[in-house]
This record gives sequence, structure tokens and C-alpha cells, in this order.
Amino acid sequence: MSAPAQPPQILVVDDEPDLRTLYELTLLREGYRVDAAGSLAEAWQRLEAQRFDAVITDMRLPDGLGLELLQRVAGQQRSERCIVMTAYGSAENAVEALKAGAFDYLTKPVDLKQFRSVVASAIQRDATPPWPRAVGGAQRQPPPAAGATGGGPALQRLVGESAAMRQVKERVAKVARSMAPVLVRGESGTGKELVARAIHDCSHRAGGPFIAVNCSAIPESLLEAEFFGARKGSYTGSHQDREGYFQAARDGTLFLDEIGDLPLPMQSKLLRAIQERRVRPLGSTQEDAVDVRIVSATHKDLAAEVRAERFRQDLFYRLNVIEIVVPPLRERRDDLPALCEALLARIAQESQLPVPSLSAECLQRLAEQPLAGNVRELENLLHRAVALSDGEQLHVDFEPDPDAPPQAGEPGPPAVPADLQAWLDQQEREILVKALQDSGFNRTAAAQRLGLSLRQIRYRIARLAITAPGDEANDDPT
Ligand SMILES: Nc1ncnc2c1ncn2[C@@H]1O[C@H](COP(=O)(O)OP(=O)(O)OP(=O)(O)O)[C@@H](O)[C@H]1O
Repeated sequence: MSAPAQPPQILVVDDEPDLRTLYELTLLREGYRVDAAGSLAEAWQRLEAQRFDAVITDMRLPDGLGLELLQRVAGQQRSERCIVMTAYGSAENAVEALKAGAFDYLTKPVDLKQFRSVVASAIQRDATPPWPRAVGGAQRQPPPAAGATGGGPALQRLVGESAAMRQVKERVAKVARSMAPVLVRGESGTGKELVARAIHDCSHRAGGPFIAVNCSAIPESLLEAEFFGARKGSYTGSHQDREGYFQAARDGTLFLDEIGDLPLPMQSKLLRAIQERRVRPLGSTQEDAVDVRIVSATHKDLAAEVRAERFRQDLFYRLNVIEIVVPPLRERRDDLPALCEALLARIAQESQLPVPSLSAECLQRLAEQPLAGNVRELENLLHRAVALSDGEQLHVDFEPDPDAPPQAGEPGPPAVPADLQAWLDQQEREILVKALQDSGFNRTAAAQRLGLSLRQIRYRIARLAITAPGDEANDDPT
């Protein structure tokens, strides 16, 4: 029989002896081996003498900041995962620590349950065998090997070897190792959700759930119950307790797509949930502790949304600790052949047809398309082609995708307009009038179609003095 693995070794750094003892006892009870230090210098001495699995450090130490320890550990490419304890309400410290490479942070006064769970996450290494006393999360599967070099099935699903895509994949593999919130930015259809999924699959949370939520698709009145859950009877028609997305994503990743569309009141509630790591279901007097990693995505310029006061600055700051930008397809044309091949294989598998081949000429023509709707437009195009083709050769129909967003400057004015504002107003007017006509002048439906809120469309209608038949009488109340 092989000898049982050694319990993980943890270094606790805090200058307050009482707190140090409390942390030490808590960790010893979990079966870890623990060492302690009261200052930066002492901590560094311990680190020079041996390797630890995790380091838990206070932010303020008598001879410097816990951040310095972090930077030194990262600078020397040591493998210890660092957890930083920051003062309550100090968002700056928490974000700074995560940006400096901390695995996670804890706010003081430290909740011991949370403390145990964060430490358990930190010491979970790829396929580490259990030591004599199994600690937490025993049912978790080991994460798929990601490999910093871009290997691993999770990253392979992100097709493309262009320099831009390689950069995205390297970043995914790197950020997957911590708990830091990630904001994925990119145009519609570029693969933001796929990137979020890859972060989850490469992380130590891969055995937990990945819950994807489209923030723009949930009616405002249901947001709170959908996010945080609801107790039976808390609203009309709620006949039983319901879990929210936060509870469903426990020990996993919560992917908040189209985060820029979250209404302001919900933004405050989300911020609180992230800060406190607790959520209160509707109609409940108690809060649920939730250990989730947040990955969000947007096609909007969130910094501009903050300036326009449509997005909370503090929430932006919290979500945007690490940013990954997924480039549009037009900036990585080299990926087209590999993408076509992978998409065609997937489409053929789904429709149980042989994989059709794409002629060089077809590929060339595809490469000439604007593909403003990015990979999703390419996928739609190939879907149509497979559905319509009769032989083994694929014939692509290059009608523009009706769902694709307009390409900048196309079919725009050939010349530079003499009055840009007037020209833009005219374009906006025509689009609004068309959307309103198509929806029978239902402003809510028109707004939804244009990705606007009702308030935004009302503002634009008023600014451009667009009148509708029957006008105000036709307005919908929502
Ligand atoms: N690099 C890629 N390799 C393989 N498939 C991809 C890639 N990028 C995107 N796709 C596919 O394209 C489609 C759109 O991707 P995804 O939903 O991730 O985009 P998105 O940026 O999240 O879009 P939206 O902003 O509209 O939500 C999906 O079917 C996805 O699997």
C-alpha cells in the first residue's frame, strides 16, 4: 500500500497573536499543517526555508503590506496560492490584491466558514490525492489539465491559432487559476461565452456547475428572484422555494452575459452579493453563503456606460479585475479555415450528416464577407449552406445575415457627411421609425429589438421628435 499523501502545508501571516491562533486552530482542525509568522520579514524567512501550499496573509503588517509578499511570491514564480485578508469595505485592497495575483481575498472580520471554504479551494490542486483527513469538496472532479502552453480540451474548443486568439487562450489559462472576477469584452458573436466556459473548465472549479445567465433577457421585475432565489409564497404564484442563479452556481462559475443591460437597482444588489458573498432569497430572513466565481461579458463599452451613469462605477471596478478582449473575426481572418472546419464538423454531427467539404473558392468568398456578426454569423451561414446543399460540396449563399449587426461604414455614405450629427440623427431616425412600424408602434417591443431600455427609446423618440399614430395613447405602460 502506498503511503498516504502529506496534508497540505499553510503559512498564516498576521501580527495579531489572537487572530493568528484562531486561524491556526481552525486550519489544524481541518487537518492541515500550519506555520505562522507575525511580519513580512518573518514570513519571507519561512518561505525561503520551504514550500507551502497556500499563504494566508493580512494586508497590513508591521513592516509593510501583504501585497508585497504576494508580489514577491509571484515575481519568483513560486507555486503558493495566496489569500489576502483585507479590512471590511476596502474594495480597493481586494481588487488590488486580485490584480497582483492573489488567489482570493477575505474581508475582516473573517467568517470562519468562508475562511475554510476559501482555503479548501486554494489548496485543491490538479488531481491531488486525498490526505488522511479529506477536506471539503471531496466530490469535486479534478479539473481538466489546461496547461499554460494552450493545450487541454477546454482551450481546444476555442478554435483559432491566430496571434490574437493565442493571446486570448494564454490569458484564459492564466486567469483560470484564481478567483478573480473576469470581464470578457467583444462584439456580438465573437465567442465570449465560449471564453467564459473555457475559464471555468480550466479552473479548479471545473467539477462544479457553470451557470450562464443572459442579463438582458430577464424581465426587471423577476431579476431579484432569478438571481437570489425565492421562498415559497414570496410572490404571487411561487408555490415552492426556488434556488437563484447564485445558489445554482455554488462552487462553480456564474457567467453574467450582457452585464451592461442590468438595471441600476439590480446592479446595487449584485454588488452587495459579490462583496458579502451572501445572498438573501426573496421572502427569506436568512442569507445563504455562496461561493461562486463571477465571469461577466458585454459587447458594450462599460467604461462609457459608467460615464453616462448607466452603470455603477463600483460594480464595474469589481467585475473588471481582469479583462479579456475577444477580437472580432475581421481582425483574425487567418482563423477562418480552421473555424469553418470545426463549425462544419459540429453542424454535421448535430444533423447526423457526413461532413461536407468547402471548396477553396468558397472559402475565398467567405473571407471576403464582412462577417459583422462574427463567428455566430459564420455559423449561421454554414448552417444554411448545409441545410440547402444536396451533394458533398457545399454551396454557400452569400445573402447578408438579417441578424448581423451593420458593419461600420457599410452601407454608409460613400463620402464624409458635411454634417455628421445631422447624418447620424437621420440614420437613427430611420432605424427607430422602422423598428416602431414593425412592432405596431409598441415601444417596449421596438426597444427590445434594438437592445435599448424603454427609457432609452423614449428619450430618443423625444429627441428626434418622432410621432406615432395616436401617440401617447399607444404607449405601453411597462
Ligand atoms: N473560437 C471559436 N471556436 C469555435 N466556435 C466558436 C468560436 N467563437 C465562437 N464560436 C461559436 O460561435 C457561436 C457564438 O459564440 P458565443 O455565444 O460564445 O458568442 P458571444 O460573443 O457570447 O455572443 P453574444 O455577445 O451575442 O452573446 C457559438 O456557437 C460558439 O460556439
